[in-house]
Amino acid sequence: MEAPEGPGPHRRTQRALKLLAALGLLSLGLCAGRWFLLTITDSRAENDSYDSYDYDLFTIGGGSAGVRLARFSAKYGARVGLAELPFAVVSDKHSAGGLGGTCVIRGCVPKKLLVYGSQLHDELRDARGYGWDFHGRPRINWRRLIATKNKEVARLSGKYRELLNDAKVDVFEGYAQVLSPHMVSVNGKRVTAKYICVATGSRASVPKIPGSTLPGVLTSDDALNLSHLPRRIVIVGGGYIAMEFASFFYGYGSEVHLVLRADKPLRGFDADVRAHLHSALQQRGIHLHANETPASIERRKLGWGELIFRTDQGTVLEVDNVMFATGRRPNTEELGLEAVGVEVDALSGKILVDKFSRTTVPSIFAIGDVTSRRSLTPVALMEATALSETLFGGRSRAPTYDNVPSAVFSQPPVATCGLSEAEAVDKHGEVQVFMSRFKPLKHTMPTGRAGQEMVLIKVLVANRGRSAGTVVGVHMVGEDAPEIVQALAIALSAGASKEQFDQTVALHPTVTEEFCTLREATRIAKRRQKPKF
Ligand SMILES: Cc1cc2nc3c(=O)[nH]c(=O)nc-3n(C[C@H](O)[C@H](O)[C@H](O)COP(=O)(O)OP(=O)(O)OC[C@H]3O[C@@H](n4cnc5c(N)ncnc54)[C@H](O)[C@@H]3O)c2cc1C
Ligand SMILES: NC(=O)c1ccc[n+]([C@@H]2O[C@H](COP(=O)([O-])OP(=O)(O)OC[C@H]3O[C@@H](n4cnc5c(N)ncnc54)[C@H](O)[C@@H]3O)[C@@H](O)[C@H]2O)c1
Repeated sequence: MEAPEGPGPHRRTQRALKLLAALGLLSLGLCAGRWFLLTITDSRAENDSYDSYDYDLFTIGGGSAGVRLARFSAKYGARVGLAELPFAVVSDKHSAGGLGGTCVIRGCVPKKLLVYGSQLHDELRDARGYGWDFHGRPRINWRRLIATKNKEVARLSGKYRELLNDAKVDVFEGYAQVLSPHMVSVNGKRVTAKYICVATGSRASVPKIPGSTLPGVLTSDDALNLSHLPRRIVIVGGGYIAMEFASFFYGYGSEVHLVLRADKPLRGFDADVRAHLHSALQQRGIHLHANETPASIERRKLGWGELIFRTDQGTVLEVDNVMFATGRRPNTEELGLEAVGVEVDALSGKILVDKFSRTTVPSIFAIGDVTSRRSLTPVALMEATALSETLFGGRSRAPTYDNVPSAVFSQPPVATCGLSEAEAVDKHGEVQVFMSRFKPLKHTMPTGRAGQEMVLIKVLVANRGRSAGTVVGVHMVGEDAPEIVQALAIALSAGASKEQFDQTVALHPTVTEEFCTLREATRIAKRRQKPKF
């Protein structure tokens, strides 16, 4: 695809020519009367003057993707407007959002704060194993925790407003819709722009089963803002959010039941990682109900506010809350996209884009969770940076998705970069698998980490063709895995070989040194021959 046109060195000449053309059109329009004039205004052509629009760029959504795009485009000299809903901790499709978006207000940041807090309980137990004495049971003041966390996300959201103000981005507060390829409305006010970018993110999706709208049934938004710590909770789902929320609720002292429809959590992750996490969570004390699907929820008629949760397989659980972590739907409904010709995937509702994030309407772009790429904050930021450069930086750049690291902040946490064993075998035909399961030095003392103390590390090396010897995947389950794998992602991005891993001098005693000391392959994994008939 041709990179979208942006203001370049010939902008002044182009402007003069375009101004002349616009004047010609205008006088023609005056002669032809009001109807013709209106037609011209509504169908402004792609190559119209920048100055004939209110903005060079208008971004719908002020989350990770929208704020980054707006700020970076403004730095290139573009005139930028951005629409975002008013701030609230729990979002509402039409009336509540907040600058910073999901990651800052009801995703990565508050989740990680609650993860940190729940880990302290384990650390207090570890302390006893190291000789510390203290009396009484530690108790969590949940209300204080949530109030402090809410104060922090409100502060952060305010910082995002400051960043946009400093960049001279005009912020419109309200629900935006697309009216035409160059026009949006925010709360009824019409604004025109050379380019429009949809960065409206996604929201939790809950399966429609009997009882799924009862009070006490939660999404991740609600779970981050509960007034009481649930005594017993069912979490439905086997993905990132289910693992993370199950882990921190358990850490704070809830009885946790995880209901997942697969046999292991984290579909799409490396099989050894999935198996290791499954047994670690079980050993820790989380009740895993694998191969089960939610059937219904009802409120107990007698008794104190309990919910009765049933699965299709016959499990019945009495709990205070049921949380659905069953995936997310993009915020694309009611935006007016189809009416202007923006194609949306019929099944998932995600906006279809090309490699430059351009939709089926040339002046409209989409980035972040609203598209069908990976739903991670650093990916949304990468897409925004690339688009600002393409539109206004004079260089077309497509985001690249190789070696995107990701982590699940469960307890123990999981982190991964590159290919799983199945993907590596599929791509490279044959891989060397280096794997180690071990108890780190810290837990050779009698700490209280049932199920969390064993670490899994796995390194996959291509064994055939031009990539032979290159590390194509690293995986880890264990304390600090996300911090460790972030650093290893640099090596993978640089195309490091196993030999370079081996030649790196270890840092002792650490857990990470194991990545440099794996000498013997655990096995060679090969693509299965297709059966001959
Ligand atoms: C519980 C949870 C934990 C997560 N943890 C992590 C993590 O640890 N690491 C990680 O990388 N990713 C994590 N994610 C994913 C990450 O939050 C998203 O990938 C990221 O926020 C996507 O950014 P975005 O800008 O595309 O969308 P969003 O951040 O959702 O921003 C979209 C914005 O658009 C606004 N909006 C929507 N419609 C309109 C409209 N019509 N008019 C005006 N404004 C509108 C919304 O209010 C919202 O603020 C997590 C997500 C969740 C739900
Ligand atoms: N640490 C992180 O980086 C992080 C954390 C949280 C979320 N995220 C992002 O947010 C996205 C959304 O997270 P998520 O955990 O909601 O989604 P997910 O896609 O990771 O997991 C959804 C889970 O719900 C299950 N499911 C779906 N429909 C179901 C149904 N009807 N009944 C039973 N189970 C059902 C799926 O099998 C899957 O296990 C993630 O894909 C990820 O990209 C990232």
